[in-house]
Amino acid sequence: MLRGAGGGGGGFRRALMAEKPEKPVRAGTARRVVKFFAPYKLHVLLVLIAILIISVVGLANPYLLKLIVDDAILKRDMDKLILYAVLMIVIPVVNGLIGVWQTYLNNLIGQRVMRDLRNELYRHMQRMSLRFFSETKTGEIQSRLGNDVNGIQDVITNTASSIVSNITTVVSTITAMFLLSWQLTLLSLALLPLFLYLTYKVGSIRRELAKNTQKSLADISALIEESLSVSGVLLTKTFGRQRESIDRFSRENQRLADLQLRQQMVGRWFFMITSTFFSITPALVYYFAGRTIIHTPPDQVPPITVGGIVAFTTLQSRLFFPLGQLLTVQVQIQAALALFDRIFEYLDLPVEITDRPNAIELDPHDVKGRITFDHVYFSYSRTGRPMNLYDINFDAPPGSLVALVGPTGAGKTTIAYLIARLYDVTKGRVLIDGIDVRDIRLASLPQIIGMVSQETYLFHASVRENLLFAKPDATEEELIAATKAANIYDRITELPEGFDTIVGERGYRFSGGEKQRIAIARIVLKNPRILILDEATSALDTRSERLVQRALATLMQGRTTIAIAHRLSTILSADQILVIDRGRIVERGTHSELLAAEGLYAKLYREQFLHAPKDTSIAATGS
Ligand SMILES: Nc1ncnc2c1ncn2[C@@H]1O[C@H](COP(=O)(O)OP(=O)(O)OP(=O)(O)O)[C@@H](O)[C@H]1O
Repeated sequence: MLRGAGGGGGGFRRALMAEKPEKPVRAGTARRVVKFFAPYKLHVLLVLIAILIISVVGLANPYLLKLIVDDAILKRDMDKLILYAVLMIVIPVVNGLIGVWQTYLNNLIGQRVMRDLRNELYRHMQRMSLRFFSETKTGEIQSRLGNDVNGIQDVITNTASSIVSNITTVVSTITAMFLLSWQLTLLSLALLPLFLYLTYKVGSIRRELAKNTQKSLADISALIEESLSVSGVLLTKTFGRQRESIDRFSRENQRLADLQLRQQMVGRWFFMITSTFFSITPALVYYFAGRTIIHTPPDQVPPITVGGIVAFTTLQSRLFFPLGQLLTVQVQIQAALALFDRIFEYLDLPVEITDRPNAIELDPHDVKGRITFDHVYFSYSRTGRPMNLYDINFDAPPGSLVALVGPTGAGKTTIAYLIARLYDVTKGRVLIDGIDVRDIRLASLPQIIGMVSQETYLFHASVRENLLFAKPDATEEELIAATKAANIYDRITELPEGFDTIVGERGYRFSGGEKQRIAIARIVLKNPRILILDEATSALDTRSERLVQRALATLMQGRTTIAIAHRLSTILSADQILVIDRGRIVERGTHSELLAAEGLYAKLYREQFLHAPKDTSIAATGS
């Protein structure tokens, strides 16, 4: 059976599962992050300039305070008072506007980088081999493309600029403080280490608590899922273990309540520490500066003015928050890099099936369609064990029909996959017109080979778009001819919107047989020289089956067909039947030859094909 995803714990999944959240970030990640920002150099520069302006202009208000006290109020100068007061309004407004512009630029850069990352990831995913998709959970891929990329939005838009902005604020504020009074600056800075130490400590406790709370929440939901599911309840009830389950739940629940309480309290303590520092330092400044002014003889100018003290304490208050935030810089950068790393890891997944350097482009019109398997061995596992195909040899001349039959798991689908180069052989060669498929450009193969699988996949789009997927430039006449050949034209025209009817998951639901016929029409449009056909095992009703069989018979005409056969009609009309068992061709020949040999084929024929609905098989054979 041709299928999209299978089991098999392969290399990709192992590589992806091996990661842990605390895994060290790989070397070179930072450099690659920078590369993604390179196209937006100018924007980044503008953001930096904006941050610089905001920090420096932010210093203006404390200075204006000094001027308003010393030059306007104390000197009773009304004009200056008005001027400074107006400036105290205008400057923050201008700064605010610059801030808005900076946020816009930040988000613009962030969104563009995310867009680029998503595009690059999607492009890379499209190149990955079928093996990758069969070994990776779909959810995992969606999560990388969606959540992980979204996760870095905050990092790009906030972390980077807040780090720069905090640094510039701290540097500019300390410089301004020094300019006002170096003695008072030293006094304030002397208290800083204690503040920083306490903030750091509280920060680590908070992080630890947050981590434990998260874990506890996860434990509780796992517990609920485990014990309150149908099977969980059944198990608990039949073993009479409700008491234990309740105890376990209340223990975990108690732990969560305690943790959350502590988390709240640590936050409150942090607030208390910060407010204490906010009041202690200005008090000290007022005390020492005031004492200096008081002790300065009236005929001398004091080293600091009253306005100077006010300006100084205002500046000082600007310092605490940025400094506190800078303490967590390392954690923030680490978290950001880890996210990028997860994304890069996906981008770095090797592309298994690629064009060889001298791969040739085949003109689909010149292809005759001979398929040859030359001592092909294949294993899904990279280690080569177990081997899934052994020494497969056959030759399908142009236009012939080869039927693959055999018990389930024999390797029929695998043979089909190798023709389309969805996997590469482990040993031997698969040839099309005598050319190794690995020497043909990957882009050429889909033009030569068409696949009809058991599960017809229709996109959530109109019938027309689904058909045009095979040949985007098909004309209306071609669409009609193809759908007529596939016995589905009448059905489509009966629909209220004809070819424009939306189908797929949330659209019009075609029956299984109709879907198969649309898939057949798709291949008719594509008109490949080689057809790989996986006949459906699920029974259709007689009428549907007949329509599908007729469509298939038309489709096979003039093409080399490799059919994973489930229909009697197909094996009866096959030029060659290959009987596959446990990865080997165990018998080959025509129907009558194989029947006469009384081997596996004869057994399968009696068990499976003979019981196929007679009328449909016969009808199809005759058509
Ligand atoms: N992605 C995969 N990874 C590992 N092993 C696989 C994978 N796909 C198939 N196999 C194994 O390869 C063998 C051949 O499978 P294949 O699908 O080719 O059989 P089949 O003859 O088409 O069977 P069916 O008629 O049931 O579809 C089986 O043993 C199967 O378990």
